[in-house]
Amino acid sequence: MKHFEANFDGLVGPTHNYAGLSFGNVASFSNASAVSDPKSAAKQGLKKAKALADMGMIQGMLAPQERPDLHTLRRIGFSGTDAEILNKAAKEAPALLRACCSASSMWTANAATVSPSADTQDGKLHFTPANLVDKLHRSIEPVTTGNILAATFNNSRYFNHHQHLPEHSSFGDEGAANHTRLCENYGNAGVELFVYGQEATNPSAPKPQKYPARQTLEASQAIARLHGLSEENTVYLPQNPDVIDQGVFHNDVIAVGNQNVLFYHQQAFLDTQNKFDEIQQKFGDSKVHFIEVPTAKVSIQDAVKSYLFNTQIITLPSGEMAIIAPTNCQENPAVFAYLNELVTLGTPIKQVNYFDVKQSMQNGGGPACLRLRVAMNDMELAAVNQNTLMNDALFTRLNTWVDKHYRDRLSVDDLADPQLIIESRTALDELTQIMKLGSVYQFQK
Ligand SMILES: NCCC[C@H](NC(=O)CCC(=O)O)C(=O)O
Repeated sequence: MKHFEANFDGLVGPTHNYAGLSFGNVASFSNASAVSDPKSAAKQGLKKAKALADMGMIQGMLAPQERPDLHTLRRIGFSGTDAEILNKAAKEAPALLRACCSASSMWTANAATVSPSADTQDGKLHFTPANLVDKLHRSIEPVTTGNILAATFNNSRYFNHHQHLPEHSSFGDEGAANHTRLCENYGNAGVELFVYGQEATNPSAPKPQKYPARQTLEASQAIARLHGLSEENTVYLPQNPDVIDQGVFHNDVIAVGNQNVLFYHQQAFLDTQNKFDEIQQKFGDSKVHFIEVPTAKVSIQDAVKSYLFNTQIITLPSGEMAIIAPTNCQENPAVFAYLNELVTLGTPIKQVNYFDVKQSMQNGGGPACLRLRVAMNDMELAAVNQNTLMNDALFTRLNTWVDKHYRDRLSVDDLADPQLIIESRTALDELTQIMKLGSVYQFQK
């Protein structure tokens, strides 16, 4: 049996816009009210996904969500026709309308936490959609995320889908952005690493002062229980609250792992040495490469600006590792110098490939935010909805679909345009046919 890691990227939705919705996410705040280009955003994402497929990686796509979210607007008391609802919401509660229009489901690192079958008690692949309760615009994602995951991984013999955690700040859960799996080979049991920003039931534990800690220890523990992970293969690692206060709103802004590599910033964690000893002990006899980037070489500010750690580390079919980085890393002198040096250091990472994902970056989402990792074997892959897997035909089809339905300019004011609902629903309805997803959206029920 073959084992590998697949990446499922979020297809950018037709309402991609800059509404400044994410307090604590520096890019989202600083680009608030900028004009977006949903068409380019979707194409940048597709290009990265296709490039990985062309490198021999297994690459899938996850469908975006229905936005504007009329269902939520109705739930909070707006009534009438769709156009009337938009009109009233735009006048009476513009901030709520903006929250109901975000294309934020594109960042599928926040869609769910995934545990591969090699790690779980029942030998199935487990998915728990993230509840994303810390941000209003993201808290409306999990139900549809669950529908889309179930339509993509649609075989109960191999896949176990859980409901998202209770919608309370004690269980704040941001999915795979705070979860890393280290393993010798993708098919062997690995060490699942859960990074959290605060302990909900222990008020004296460290926590940030300025920005919210979106992930709680209690949420991570609940996921580990649900997925049937063993204590010997699980490590909980506290994030350094000082870096959250400098804009590191998810762990994947400061650390990324793959197989036997953990690439991280010197200031990323608390209690680092003890925790790394625990990781190494649970990992087994072979050595984990802990690649530390010192503050002296890359400051936290440069890491947050360039997204050096929101890179993907992938294992190519040759067995070598490559980093998939945003072009922003090339544009930052300290980070570019570091990456050039990194490939000469004798670590498993041998090359860096740069991609322009600036439309996503301007909202604080880099290459790693755009993908959900699913380590699987060939039988599990055969059980995946094959219409979601990237290849030449799907790439052409999705680009044509984007050209047909997406705008190349969207301002925050355009979100109240009733035509946008029609455009978005027409596009998504067609997409569910292309990807054979069935009826995953409210408007289709
Ligand atoms: N993993 C990357 C997530 C980025 C995402 N940004 C946003 O939602 C910005 C939306 C806006 O401001 O329009 C977030 O902060 O959760």
